[in-house]
Amino acid sequence: MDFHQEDITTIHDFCIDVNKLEKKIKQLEQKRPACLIIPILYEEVENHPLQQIVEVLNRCDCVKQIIIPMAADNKEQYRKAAQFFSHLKTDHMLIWCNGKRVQNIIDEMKEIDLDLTGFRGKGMDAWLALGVASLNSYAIALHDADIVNYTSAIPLKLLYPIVNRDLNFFFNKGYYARVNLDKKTMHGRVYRLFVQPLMDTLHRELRCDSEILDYFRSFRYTLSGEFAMTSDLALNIRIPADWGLEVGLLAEVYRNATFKRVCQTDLGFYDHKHKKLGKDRTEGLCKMTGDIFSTFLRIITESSTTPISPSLLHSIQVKYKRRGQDLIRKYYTDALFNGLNFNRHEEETYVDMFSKVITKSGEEYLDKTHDMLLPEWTRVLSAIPDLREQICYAAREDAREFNGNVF
Ligand SMILES: O=C(O)[C@H](O)COP(=O)(O)O
Repeated sequence: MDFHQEDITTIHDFCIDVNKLEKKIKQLEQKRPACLIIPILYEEVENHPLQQIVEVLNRCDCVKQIIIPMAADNKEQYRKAAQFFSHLKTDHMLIWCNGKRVQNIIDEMKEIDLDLTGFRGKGMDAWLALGVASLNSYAIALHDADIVNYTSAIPLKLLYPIVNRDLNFFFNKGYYARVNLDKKTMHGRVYRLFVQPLMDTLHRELRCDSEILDYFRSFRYTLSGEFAMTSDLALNIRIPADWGLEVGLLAEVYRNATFKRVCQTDLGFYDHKHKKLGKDRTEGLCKMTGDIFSTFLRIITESSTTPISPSLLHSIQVKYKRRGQDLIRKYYTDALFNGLNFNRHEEETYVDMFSKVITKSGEEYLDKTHDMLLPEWTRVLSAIPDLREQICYAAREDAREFNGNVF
C-alpha cells in the first residue's frame, strides 16, 4: 500500500465505502445516467464467473442499462444466452454482433465506403456497444465476463469518478494485483513479462522522443480490460479491433483528454480465466503479445520521429529480453516474500517466447502496416446518423424472433 501519484491521478483504496459510491451514482442517475457493457463469447454463458456477475449486479442498483455485445454461432446459442440473461433484473440489451441482422447493417455500410466487414472479435463488439450505450448514458463502464472474484465494487469504482461532478473525470482505468490469494499464484503474465519490460525498453530506446510513453508508464495495469469513460469521449476515439484494444484505447484517450481528466482506480485483487501461451504468433498469449507489439509500433510511428527499422527492432528484442529477465528476479523476490508459488523457469520460457513474437510481429509491421483501428463514432454518425438506432432495432428484433422478448 502506498499513496504515490503518477502523471495521471491514482485513486487508491485506503477505505473506500462502496455503499456511499452506489448511493451517489443512484442519486445522479437522472442527470448523469450510467451504462455497463460486458462483451461476451457464447462459451462464457453459464460459466461460473458470468453467473456470479449476474447475481452481484442483481443486488447492485448502479446502472440504468447493461449492454451485452455477444458473438454466437447460431440461433440456439443466441436463445440460450437470451434466456440466461432474462434473470438479469436491470434493463439490458443483448446485441448478437455476428448475427444476420447486425451483419446486414455492417454490410450495407460498405456501400458508402465504411467497410468494417473485416473486423471481428471483442474490439468490434465493444465498438458496437459503445455506440449504442452513448444514446442514453453520460458514463459508460466496460469489463470482461470472466472475472472470478467479481464484486459490485468493480463497476462502482469505475463509474464514480466519471459520474461525480466534484471529480468530473473523462476516463478511469482499473488497476489491480493479479494475484490469487487462495491458490497463492501470481498472474498477469502478459503485463508483467511483456508489456512492462517492453515499455521500459522503448522508453530507454526512444529516450525523450515520445512523451506518450511517459503517459503509458503512469498506468499501473496498462492491460486491464476494466475502464469507464464519458459517452462524449467514447464517440470520439478510434479503438483497435484486435488484442491491441487496451493499449490502443489509452493512446486515443491521450489524444482526446488532458491528463487532469484521466485517472486510474485501485480494484484490489483480480483473477480471471487464463489463456494458454500458444505455440506461435497466431495463438493464445503469443497472439495477444504480437497484436500489442504492433499497436505500440503504430503509436511510436504516430508520435515520435524515430523510424521503425530492422535495427531498431533487433535492439528492442535484445533489450526487452534482458529487461524481462531482470524483472523476473524482482517478481521472484516479491513472490518468495509473500509465500506465493512461483515457477521461475516457466517465467523465463514466456520471455523467450515473447521475444520471438517481437521479431515476427515487427517483421509483419515493416512488411505491411495494417490499420486495425475502428473509425470514430462521430465520423460514422455523420455518414449514417441513425446507425445506433438501427443496431438497437436489430437487437430488439433478434430478441423478438428468437426469444419471444422485447427489450
Ligand atoms: O493481463 C495479462 O497479462 C493477460 O491478460 C494474461 O493474464 P493472466 O496471466 O492473468 O492469464
